Amino acid sequence: MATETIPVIDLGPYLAGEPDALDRTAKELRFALTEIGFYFIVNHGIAREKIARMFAEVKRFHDQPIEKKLELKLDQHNTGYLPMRGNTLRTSTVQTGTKANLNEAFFVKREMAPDHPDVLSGRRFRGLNRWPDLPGFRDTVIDYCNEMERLVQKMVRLYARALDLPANYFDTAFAEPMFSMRMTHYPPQDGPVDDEFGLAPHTDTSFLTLLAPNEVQGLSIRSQSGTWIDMPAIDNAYVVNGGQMLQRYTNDTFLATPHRAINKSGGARYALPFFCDSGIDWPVAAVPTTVGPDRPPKYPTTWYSDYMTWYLKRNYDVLNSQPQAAE
Ligand SMILES: O=C(O)CCC(=O)C(=O)O
Ligand SMILES: [Fe+2]
Repeated sequence: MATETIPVIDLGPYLAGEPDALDRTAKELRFALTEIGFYFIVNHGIAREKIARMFAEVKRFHDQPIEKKLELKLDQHNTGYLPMRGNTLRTSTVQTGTKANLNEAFFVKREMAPDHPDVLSGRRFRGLNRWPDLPGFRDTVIDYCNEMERLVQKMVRLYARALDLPANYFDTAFAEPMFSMRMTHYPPQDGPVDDEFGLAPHTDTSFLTLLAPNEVQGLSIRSQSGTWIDMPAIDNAYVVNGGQMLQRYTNDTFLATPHRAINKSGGARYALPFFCDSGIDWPVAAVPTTVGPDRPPKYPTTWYSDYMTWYLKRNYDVLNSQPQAAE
């Protein structure tokens, strides 16, 4: 039965290592991802101050003069600054022909060593982060990404059990996950004027997205019955959802639920989604418990780089208007 209620999953007992908590929590997760595609997590172990510090940094970044931000304009690794109206979602199955998004964002990926072979060879999505000239910014963001990464590594065990796989099934795949930390600024808007959104209806590409608790609302999700539901505000709860990679891994057992953002708060709104995927060399293919003689894989096997290259080419005007760097 379709439900319009967003589940709240308490990670406390599982993270504390309580007996039976793994399977009990995994069952809740399965329900959330098969029925709704979005859930909240509480008792996630991320300190409030760290989240608050990140919100201060995203504001600080976007408060800089535009020339400063443009010095860090988005590169072929999809790191750096995406200017206002810099992307239009074209691959969306949810909405066609929308205007460019009314937001600007700064993207950070894993901090790589300058002499890492992938950096030296210019491998796509394995480049160096570009940092603004703001004291303390880099340390705060790297520390936060580390926290997110560790949380994801614990959460994928719940995903494995939710798919009737051994708990450690995804451990190797997520030993060094790919991630993208998006630091978004939405200016205020009155509402969808001629299909203009802060972020138009879309599904994420990720295996999972962890969206930091936000005091300014603006996110809505499209329920299975097709109605748009405003995400309720729950104090200190992360919003978690799955994307296209999760659909592929689960042969569509788990949902990638469409969502959108509109900032009607009257002031600035900031958002901090952390998009996380398996390691770059891990094949993205349906896990064994989601395929069978009567249930062939719906998608051909792909890899992070191939998929993201296709996706970004279609959706980021800012990348297409400049020469594409060689792989
Ligand atoms: O602004 C939000 O709350 C959601 C952002 C989002 O869905 C995204 O960046 O993919
Ligand atoms: Fe999203």
